Amino acid sequence: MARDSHLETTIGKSLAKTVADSRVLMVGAGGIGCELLKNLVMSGFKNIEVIDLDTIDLSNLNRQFLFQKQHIKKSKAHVAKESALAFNPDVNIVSRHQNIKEQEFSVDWFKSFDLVMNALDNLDARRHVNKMCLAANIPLVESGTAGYLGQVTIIQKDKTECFDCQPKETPKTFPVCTIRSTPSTPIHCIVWAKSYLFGLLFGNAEDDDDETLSQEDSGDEETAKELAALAQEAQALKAILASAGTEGFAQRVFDKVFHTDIQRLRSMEDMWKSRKPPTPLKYDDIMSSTEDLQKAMDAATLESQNLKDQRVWTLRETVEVFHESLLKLTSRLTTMRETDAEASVQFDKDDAETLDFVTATANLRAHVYGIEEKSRFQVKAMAGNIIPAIATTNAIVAGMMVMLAFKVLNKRIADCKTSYLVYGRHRPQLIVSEPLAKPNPKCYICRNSYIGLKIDTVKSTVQDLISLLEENSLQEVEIQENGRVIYDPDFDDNAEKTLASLELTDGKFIDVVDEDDRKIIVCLKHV
Ligand SMILES: Nc1ncnc2c1ncn2[C@@H]1O[C@H](COP(=O)(O)OP(=O)(O)OP(=O)(O)O)[C@@H](O)[C@H]1O
Ligand SMILES: [Zn+2]
Repeated sequence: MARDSHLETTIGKSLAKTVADSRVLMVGAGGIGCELLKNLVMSGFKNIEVIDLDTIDLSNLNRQFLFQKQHIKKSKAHVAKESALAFNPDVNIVSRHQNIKEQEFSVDWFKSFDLVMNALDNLDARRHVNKMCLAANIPLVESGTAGYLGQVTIIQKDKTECFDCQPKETPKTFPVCTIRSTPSTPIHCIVWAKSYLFGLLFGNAEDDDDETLSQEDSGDEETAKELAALAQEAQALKAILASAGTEGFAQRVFDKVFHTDIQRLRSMEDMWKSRKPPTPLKYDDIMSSTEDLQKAMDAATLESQNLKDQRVWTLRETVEVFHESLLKLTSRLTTMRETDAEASVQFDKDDAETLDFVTATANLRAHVYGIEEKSRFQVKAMAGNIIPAIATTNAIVAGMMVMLAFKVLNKRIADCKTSYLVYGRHRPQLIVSEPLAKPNPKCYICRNSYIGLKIDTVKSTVQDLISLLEENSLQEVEIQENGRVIYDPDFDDNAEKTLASLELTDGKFIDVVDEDDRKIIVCLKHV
């Protein structure tokens, strides 16, 4: 076929054959993944497995060009496969609508590939694939983009840095009291609306712990008191929720959150010595004010509904959106709870009602505190932590990934580089490369040995596991799983528990440190 002969001319017959015979796993079929899958089927790869846990959303269509309108709500992996086959039907693609972290994707399964390529968007999944590839000793092409910036590199056990060799920035967190009592910027109000109020109204008790809030300042007495008062207020709000569906419900929630609670905060004089105190709002006052109504009507006639997204709403409009979205979301929750008592509604930037609610409540809070209000469009970007995805960046990165894949399959890892896509008017070049870094000798993830341990995880206890480790000459061990202490010589509460009861099941990794401080990562294999 002409396509194959062109490839042979470009990369040589021998490499073209290696590429055709190789088995490649592609993790993620989103922005980078769509570009990558198209590249792979067009450049000689014949055996590809693609996995993605998600379904197609309207907001993906502008850049994930393997997907079209009729594919919305369908599996990304399956549709990506079908669309890519239209480019080249002569390729064997297996698609999986699953999470790569599922147990069936064991170290042995990873070993069945020659190369893994990550096209992911989150640290957690990247860390997992990194670990699996190290344990299976399979090279991993890692990629990422953020706006105009991009990066591609290769990870190979013992030869290069792994994904975890350098600490990664964790997402920004905010002190609890800034969010709950003393916000000073629009993002504080958005985080409050999205992570606190939304969860309180539409979540369930288990969702109460929020990662975006740090507990670091809960040490002093004042803060502890304030937190206790806030907890009481939250309980009172939950009591109002019991009246959902009755007359005046939205108004009661409004007056509780933006009047009663704010009045209490305002009465804490110490808090406002060096800050401007908040001003409570009342539902009736706003809704009966004709001045605001006139402004809203003027705005509505001047601008189409679409533009409403891009301008800051008047106070009255904001209250109306609050009212409407609150009623819609509570009624959605009531319906969901008819079949599942634990059901909750999650915030999703692409779910119009949840975004309406968060925009309205964030802006009402901003109003209360004299903070700049934001348009729905701006709130969407801030609440979704969105850096706009750029199709061209994804395309360039996916192209570089294939070039790296060729080198890896050609056993030329020494020639591989980490490449960065940089952006800026004064930069002489768009892509800069640097040699691959050596493994960090202190890296806990790649500098340890990996062993597979066969054990009946259902019947065996932690004590049985310890005996097995002792047989493997690991004495006086400490055992952890993902940061959770399972056992150490001073903590033996779990000794008689079965592994399965501690969720130590097939495919799970545990970290074992022995008396000589030897660190070993053990992959459990259920037999
Ligand atoms: N654990 C996982 N297993 C399988 N696929 C995953 C996993 N984690 C993330 N993904 C997939 O990786 C892809 C990353 O693509 P991308 O960064 O374009 O994200 P997106 O969700 O499509 O877009 P956006 O986040 O910008 O709305 C997504 O399709 C996502 O479903
Ligand atoms: Zn490492």
